[in-house]
Amino acid sequence: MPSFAYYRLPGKRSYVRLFREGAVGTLPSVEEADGRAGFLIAPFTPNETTPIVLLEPEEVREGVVPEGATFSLPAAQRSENRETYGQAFRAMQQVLRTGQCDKVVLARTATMPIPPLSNEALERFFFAACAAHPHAFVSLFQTPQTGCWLVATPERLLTHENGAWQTMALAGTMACADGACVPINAWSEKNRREQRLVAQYVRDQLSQLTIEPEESETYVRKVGAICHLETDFRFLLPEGLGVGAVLSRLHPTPAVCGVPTESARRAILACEPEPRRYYAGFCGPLNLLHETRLYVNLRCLEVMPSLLRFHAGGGLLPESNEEDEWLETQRKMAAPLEHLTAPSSATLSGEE
Ligand SMILES: C=C(O[C@@H]1C=C(C(=O)O)C=C[C@H]1O)C(=O)O
Repeated sequence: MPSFAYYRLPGKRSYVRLFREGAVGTLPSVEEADGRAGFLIAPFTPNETTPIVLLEPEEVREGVVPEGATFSLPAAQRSENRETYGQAFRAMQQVLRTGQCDKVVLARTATMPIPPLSNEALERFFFAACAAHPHAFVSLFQTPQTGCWLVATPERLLTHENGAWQTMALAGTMACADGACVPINAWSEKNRREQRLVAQYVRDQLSQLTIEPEESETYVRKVGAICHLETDFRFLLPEGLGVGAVLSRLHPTPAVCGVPTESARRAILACEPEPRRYYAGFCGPLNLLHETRLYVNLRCLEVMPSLLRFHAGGGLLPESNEEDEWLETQRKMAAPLEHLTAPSSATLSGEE
């Protein structure tokens, strides 16, 4: 099976398509990414069935996303199990209430039937997702190890831009009333705490690497029909430190895993009914076309031969409410297909 990856960086009109006929290599750990070049795809937790994959392209094509690209899927219901989510939620509540974790991110899946999609249809799907999410990192990749995924994510894990490295703490979620951005003073203490835990984790991890980042104010970021809280970090890499060391410190942040990391990871593996696979991992170009831009695999779906499998989650604290969290995962799941079938009215200068 040939492998390919399309990607479009946030705010850009141009995209890149990578292609490889031959076998695709895997990496034993993200530290091994140092000095390598290709499209990197890392799972939430590497294992034999979901390895870290590096697509080293035999062919690279650059192009421009067609203006007003659209893509239609036949109308179908998402199939999801509220009861299974409830059980997992209650198990996570125990983990939080017994003090094993301060925060844990609970995710779930849903499926939707689709007709088989040709490679040409997949390309149109990717173009339409780019048009619908102008401020997201959009990618569609397929390799024998990962299967096929579409991602339209707002969350940077590690990028090199304008002469510095950047990461972010993105967490806390509110629905936008009437499509408007939720003002910063309207955010609950619970949402703020969820996001502060991520920001503190980023500071701590960078500090262990002797990195003292420049930090932005925490602000509200509108991402489609929902808003998040975001703090941005900028830094230079100390002499002799590789990208792999930073990646292995940052991933998985408490935006997708929890605090403390290892207890949260164990709770996720024990309580979530479906494996996350590449959801909540990360992907993007590594030293490709002079760029390293790695993003967290969120607002994503697996494209399977006759169905789409959606993945979404949300951060839980001891006081979280089950129904609110369920609705949050529904909103996040709707995100990748949002605006997909009509020309996007969003502009590159405005919010998404
Ligand atoms: C886990 C997801 O999103 C992450 C979790 C958030 C939250 O808990 O509020 C917000 C943004 C993301 O960092 C997801 O989209 O599935």
